[in-house]
Amino acid sequence: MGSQPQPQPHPLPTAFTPATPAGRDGLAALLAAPDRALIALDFDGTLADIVPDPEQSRAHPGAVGALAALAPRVASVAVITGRPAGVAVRYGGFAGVPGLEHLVVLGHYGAERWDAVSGTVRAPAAHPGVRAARAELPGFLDGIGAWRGSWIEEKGQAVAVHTRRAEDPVRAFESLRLPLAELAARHGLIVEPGRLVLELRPPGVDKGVALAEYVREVGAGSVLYAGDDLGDVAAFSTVEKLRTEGIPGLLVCSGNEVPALADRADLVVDGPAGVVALLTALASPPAGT
Ligand SMILES: O=P(O)(O)OC[C@H]1O[C@H](O[C@H]2O[C@H](CO)[C@@H](O)[C@H](O)[C@H]2O)[C@H](O)[C@@H](O)[C@@H]1O
Repeated sequence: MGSQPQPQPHPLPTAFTPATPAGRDGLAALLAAPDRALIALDFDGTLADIVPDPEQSRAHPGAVGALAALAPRVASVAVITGRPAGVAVRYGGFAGVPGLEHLVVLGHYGAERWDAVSGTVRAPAAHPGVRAARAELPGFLDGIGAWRGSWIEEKGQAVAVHTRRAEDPVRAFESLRLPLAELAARHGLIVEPGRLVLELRPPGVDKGVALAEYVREVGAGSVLYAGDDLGDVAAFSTVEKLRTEGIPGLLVCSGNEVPALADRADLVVDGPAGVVALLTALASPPAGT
């Protein structure tokens, strides 16, 4: 009797089996050649639980350890966030961690870059429209009768209006969409919508552009991207495009509060705790390797 090739047992817990063939190909490529894989992750909602006050946001307790265990096994680990890069590094606790000597944080949707090797942030010149919008915003919100509890987050290269603390956060958010789009356009800015936040920021870069450039820089042979919010949709699109160019990818959604992202994911995990569990599983070599 001829011996038939036996299916190999999946080395990860079944909870991490992607729902799509493309996702399974992406995961298989990552596991077959981890040293060619790029692991790219969003911060808020993906590596850090969502909290009402953005200044209180911190990486999930298991995140840094999981990243530090995984990073030496893969080509690169990058955090791609809407936060200023330095803020993500601080709130993440990413600096000076053994194992994360080559971590890169792309902040402000890719406009800024921090790397662990230099320990410094490279940032573009300030966009004059941000200063003008920042100056106008408090009076503007009063003028349009924004919901009580709406508040302004100062982000340096951008300025954001949050509604999570309003009595009806969703209605408060919706009521701001059009007026803030008009204000942003007047100052040459765009509105980046997120989870109960509308950010006014310079155009020209997004997480998809940032990810595509970083994949090229690293020469990655496969990509895992994990996110949770609308700002991550562009990165998902980049991974989908890379697949058509022969670079397998795995799209992971942290939670399913944002259906526009979750519906496109190959794998939906249980929030930052689920992301940490996935990273931990990827960092543990399957038996026999
Ligand atoms: O790209 P990200 O790393 O996901 O950053 C996107 C936004 O994250 C922050 O806001 C979100 O997290 C807050 C803290 O958990 C939460 O209070 C808020 O409702 C979320 O939208 C950050 O404050 C924003 O500036 C970022 O754009």
